[in-house]
Amino acid sequence: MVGLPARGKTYISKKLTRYLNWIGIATKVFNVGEYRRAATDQYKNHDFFRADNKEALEIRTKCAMMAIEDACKYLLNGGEVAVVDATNTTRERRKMLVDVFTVQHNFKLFFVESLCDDLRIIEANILEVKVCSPDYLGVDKNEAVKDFLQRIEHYRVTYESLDYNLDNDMSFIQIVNQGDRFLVNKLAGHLQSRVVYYLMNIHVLPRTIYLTRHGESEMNLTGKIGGDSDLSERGKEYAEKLAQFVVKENIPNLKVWTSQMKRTIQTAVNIDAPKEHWKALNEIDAGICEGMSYEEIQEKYPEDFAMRDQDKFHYRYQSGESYQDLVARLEPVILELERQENVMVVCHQAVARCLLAYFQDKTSDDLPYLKVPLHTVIKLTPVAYGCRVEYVSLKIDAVNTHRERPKMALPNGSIKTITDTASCSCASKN
Ligand SMILES: O=P(O)(O)OC[C@H]1O[C@@](CO)(OP(=O)(O)O)[C@@H](O)[C@@H]1O
Repeated sequence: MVGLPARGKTYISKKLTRYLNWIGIATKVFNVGEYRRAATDQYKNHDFFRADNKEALEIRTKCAMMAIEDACKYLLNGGEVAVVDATNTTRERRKMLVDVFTVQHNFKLFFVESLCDDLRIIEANILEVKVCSPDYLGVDKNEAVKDFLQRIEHYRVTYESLDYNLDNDMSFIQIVNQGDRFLVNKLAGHLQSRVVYYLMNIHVLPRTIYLTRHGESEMNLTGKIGGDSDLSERGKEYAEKLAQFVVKENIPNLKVWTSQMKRTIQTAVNIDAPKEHWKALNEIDAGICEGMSYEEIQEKYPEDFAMRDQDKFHYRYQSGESYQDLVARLEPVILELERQENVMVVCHQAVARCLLAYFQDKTSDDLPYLKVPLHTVIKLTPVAYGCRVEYVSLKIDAVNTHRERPKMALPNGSIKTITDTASCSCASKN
């Protein structure tokens, strides 16, 4: 990252990291501010950030180096992308990154610079995240804002923005005023273009995403998975209640997206808003197991059933899909959701889990077990660096279609959930 303080670098770092992890690229943020706070508490006064404060500059450079070294260790041990969240505002500091990442290790280096001269955006950022940062613990809000503005001025003295004449050999993107304008230089490779595409599609306008499954279906009643059945009587009741809920929420410019399956289309039918029916939102394809109950699958395909329990995220139904496939299928939906404002997504259990995992930053191990009860609206509202999640039950009974993560017995008689198996075997191997 490159940019003056309060330019949304941490926001971009966290959001990009969440996205890359969700699409299966192991990514981690290394925030130099955290190293600095661990090293000293002199930062409590803005003088610490003065360009002529030699002693402090030495500490800050040392902290940056520690973060860079940890980032390298991460990349050498299986990590795929390390995001160095720091100001990196001078050419000298950026040379340090080039020397370690490119010259020493031959990693690809991509700079993301956030430029912003809109005072309203900067002040909103300071008020939203900076005054509550650990840097200002116990400090009066107005004092914190004043101090932070001075800190920015100290950085401005030596700030050297990326420049396509002077830094022509470097790969970078400059984001101006949170996406008003972009400049991309020397894009190197597929991953960088995915990052650029993502960064060009996100926005920071306030909005809410409403996520719900379809109302209870005829097949839910019989415990059978997949298929394309109609809603049950209670499911139809949910469709009515859902439309009333939307009216009560009074959501500006709401758009409704459903899958192309009858149960989601019927669920949204009473809602007075423009609708789109996405094939990408269709439920996980259970292949040869479509239309069967879990008991039937266990009886007819015991090996498949056990394999799915062992690794539900990666298990692919014969002639069907895995949760991993589903995430890939849903990537365009996430990108489009990022571009939109208020949207209600009416989808299915597995699909809703994938979308929820993106917004809640859940691991692929937890993703297939996220709880998405029927007849419940999940409200997702972006806040600071994350997302507020509220479950609103519309209070209509429905069957429970959630299968808990299976437990497995250990030799000593205790019980472990299967998620712990990998770490158990690793520990004994080492
Ligand atoms: O991955 P699991 O836990 O099996 O959940 C997915 C299943 O949920 C179901 C219901 O059991 O989804 P939905 O009714 O929401 O369309 C099945 O169609 C689907 O195969």
